[in-house]
Amino acid sequence: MAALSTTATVGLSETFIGLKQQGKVALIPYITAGDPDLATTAEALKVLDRCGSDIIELGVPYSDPLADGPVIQAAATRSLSRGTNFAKVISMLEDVIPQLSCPIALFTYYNPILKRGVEKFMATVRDTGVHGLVVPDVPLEETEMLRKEAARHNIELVLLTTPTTPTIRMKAITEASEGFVYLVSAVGVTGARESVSSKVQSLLKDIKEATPKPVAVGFGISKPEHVKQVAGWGADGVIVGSAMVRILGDAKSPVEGLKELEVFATSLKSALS
Ligand SMILES: O=P(O)(O)OC[C@@H](O)[C@@H](O)c1c[nH]c2ccccc12
Repeated sequence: MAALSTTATVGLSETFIGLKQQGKVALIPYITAGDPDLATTAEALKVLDRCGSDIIELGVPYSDPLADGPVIQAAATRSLSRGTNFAKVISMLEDVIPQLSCPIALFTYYNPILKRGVEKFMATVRDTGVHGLVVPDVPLEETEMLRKEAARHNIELVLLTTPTTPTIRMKAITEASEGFVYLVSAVGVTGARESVSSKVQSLLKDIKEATPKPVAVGFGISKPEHVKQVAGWGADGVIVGSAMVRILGDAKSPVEGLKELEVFATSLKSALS
């Protein structure tokens, strides 16, 4: 059957260019694939797209998610125990991506990429229509081959910088990052926090001085007030993960979860307009 619409198709950097022209900040939700199941993930992607998400970061569940806090870890565990694997995530995406208007950035730890072989992984991901890739556990020095293969397959490889990254290294990261630069707002693991560290404001300033590339901030952002604050500090995008994942994980039923997700994403979107 032909897809309903096939509007998607600008990549991450182009999305930011469009937003900048309108003076807007990107809303980037993160969810874990397969929690509570892949059919719900497919619906969640459509809901998030419809609510005005500008990019969606979709996490491939992994058994040893060392950068993740309890909420995303638990989501990955549930997803894996239901039999989610990379092939199933890809086949779900093949079906859903043509129905989305915003690009997908796939989030995965490095091991599943290595296991498949970098080149084969990139080809598969690209054929699915994914535009970007976030791999949190590869140090800059070891990204060269990943970057090369990503570029060859037209995938934008997003790199991360943290509050403890030395300036010289931050500069190298911004230079090598494609799509946008991911500023991790706090040291530690993912998870909703009460407030966003005010350090983010000066970190953003430093990164902006080093690069004209867009910068999106993630880690701990979980409320409309946070989103507004970080946008006010000059971020080009805000990433909200655990708060989204928690809604889907805690819901009484998938349908309830999707409804709550819609309300939450809409509240974040209106905080940005
Ligand atoms: O969950 P939070 O605190 O909202 O953070 C973003 C986030 O979930 C997503 O980008 C992410 C999920 N797992 C990660 C591991 C490392 C870096 C980033 C991530």
